[in-house]
Amino acid sequence: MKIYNPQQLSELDKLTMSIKGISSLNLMETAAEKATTELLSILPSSTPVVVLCGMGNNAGDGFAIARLLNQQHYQVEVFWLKFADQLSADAQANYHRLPAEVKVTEIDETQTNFELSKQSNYIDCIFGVGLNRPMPKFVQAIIEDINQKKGLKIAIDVPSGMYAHQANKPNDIRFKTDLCLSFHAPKLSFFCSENAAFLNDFKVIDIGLVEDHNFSTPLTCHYITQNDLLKIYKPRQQFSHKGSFGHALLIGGNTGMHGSVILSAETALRSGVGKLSVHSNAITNQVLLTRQPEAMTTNIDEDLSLNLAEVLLKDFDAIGLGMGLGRTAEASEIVSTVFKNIQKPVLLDADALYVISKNEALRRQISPKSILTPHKGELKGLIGDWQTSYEMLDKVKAFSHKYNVIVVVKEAFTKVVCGDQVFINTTGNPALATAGSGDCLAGMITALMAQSYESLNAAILGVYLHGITADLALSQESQESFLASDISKFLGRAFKYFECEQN
Ligand SMILES: NC(=O)C1=CN([C@@H]2O[C@H](COP(=O)(O)OP(=O)(O)OC[C@H]3O[C@@H](n4cnc5c(N)ncnc54)[C@H](OP(=O)(O)O)[C@@H]3O)[C@@H](O)[C@H]2O)[C@H](O)CC1
Ligand SMILES: [K+]
Repeated sequence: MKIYNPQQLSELDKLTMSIKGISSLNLMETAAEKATTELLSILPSSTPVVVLCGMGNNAGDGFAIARLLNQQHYQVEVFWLKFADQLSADAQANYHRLPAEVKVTEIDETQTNFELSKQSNYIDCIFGVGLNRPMPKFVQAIIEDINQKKGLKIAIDVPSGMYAHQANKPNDIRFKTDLCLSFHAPKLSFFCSENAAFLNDFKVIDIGLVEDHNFSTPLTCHYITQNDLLKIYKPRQQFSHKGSFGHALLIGGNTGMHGSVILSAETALRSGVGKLSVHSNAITNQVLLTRQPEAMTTNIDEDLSLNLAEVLLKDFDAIGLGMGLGRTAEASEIVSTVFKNIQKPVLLDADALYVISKNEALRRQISPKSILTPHKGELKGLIGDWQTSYEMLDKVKAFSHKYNVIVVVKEAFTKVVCGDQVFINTTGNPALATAGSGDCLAGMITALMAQSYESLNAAILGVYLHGITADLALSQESQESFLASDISKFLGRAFKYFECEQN
């Protein structure tokens, strides 16, 4: 699914109106009706509802929603925050359609004395995608006041105070939203960590806008859905054999971090790789083969670098490098040996990322379309620090362009960045914030690369499946008790998501 900026949404609006021959007021009515249908299932009819309206089309939605809720016998009051001289045309039309029973309290910067009833639920229609500068002070004060209240807080399209597609300042006031009903597509800001405290959940409301359009600025943001993945997922063919699913090599698991590459190996095997070799040391080999006899080992020495060049002569279909590799001179040598001997894309995780963050010459040797899977700390080593998620994304895009790599930014709503394109993952939960979780992801993506998934598709599919394992696990585990080793246990059920849809 695509994510649009306000300009692109307005282009879609206009195109929809011209293709379908409907007016903007009709479109607003559809939006309000669809939002109201959702609201009816969320808001108890016994509790009064306060609809906060501004001056633009978001307010137009609000006036229409107030009317529709009133028709459903809700006790509705409108708080009209008059921060401009004139309502937009469609907002005005809907203001005039308000029935007399809906009380309207007018508020502007000169008259902010108003009573909020003790028990109300709140619908925020002050600003939508049109917010383009800091809100007037009196609007901020009212939002701050309501943020302290107990009732349910639902935002229409975008929580007021949150820019849909640009960064907020850390102290900006934003409507503290339990649920945002967002038209057509989620907005990029919903996936930015600095907005997490202001948006608990969102739901996309389809208002029948057309999809395809040559936008004046190209689309760059996507929100990964199961449907998108069905186009990527490759079901197994009847006459396939283990050779059809590639031979992957994982390199890591040095002294003190033996478990990392073992976790990667388990998830790689459970992600369908045909054959798996692990290049590690004797202790790792012993534990690995006890837990996962399907894996093969390539080294018996303590030193991982000694016979590596020779091991790499074998034509592996994919290589995953860095999990528990250590931050020693030997680690640099190993990374350098892989880069010298392998022209295919590789997956770089953990200590391999540390090594390249310290060595520009090595960064320049990374094979095109390699995948980097940094967590925030590792990412800072690669791109430097940032103030906002938007700045971070810009820096990651520049890095991705410069080195021709795909960067998987691991966080809540993991982002897969390939040049200017950003793919946002929405599966997963804080259970995944546990030691070894990243090693598992690295193993999964390496296994998918070995099965001939293109790098970008392997990264997108990998992060999606990784998240689903944790979502599925919550039926049996708590977020606290979930372990990285549980990821491989739930991978079977995660893949079934695709099998069910294929049949
Ligand atoms: N396709 C859709 O998704 C549909 C969306 N609808 C709804 O319409 C809004 C967008 O409406 P819009 O009128 O463009 O914008 P807002 O209502 O968010 O804001 C109104 C205007 O306020 C001005 N503005 C912006 N920031 C400030 C500020 N800090 N202080 C004062 N005024 C401000 C700005 O105008 P300017 O000319 O002054 O810049 C805004 O235009 C969308 O979110 C949906 O809710 C339709 O109902 C259906 C289709
Ligand atoms: K809003």
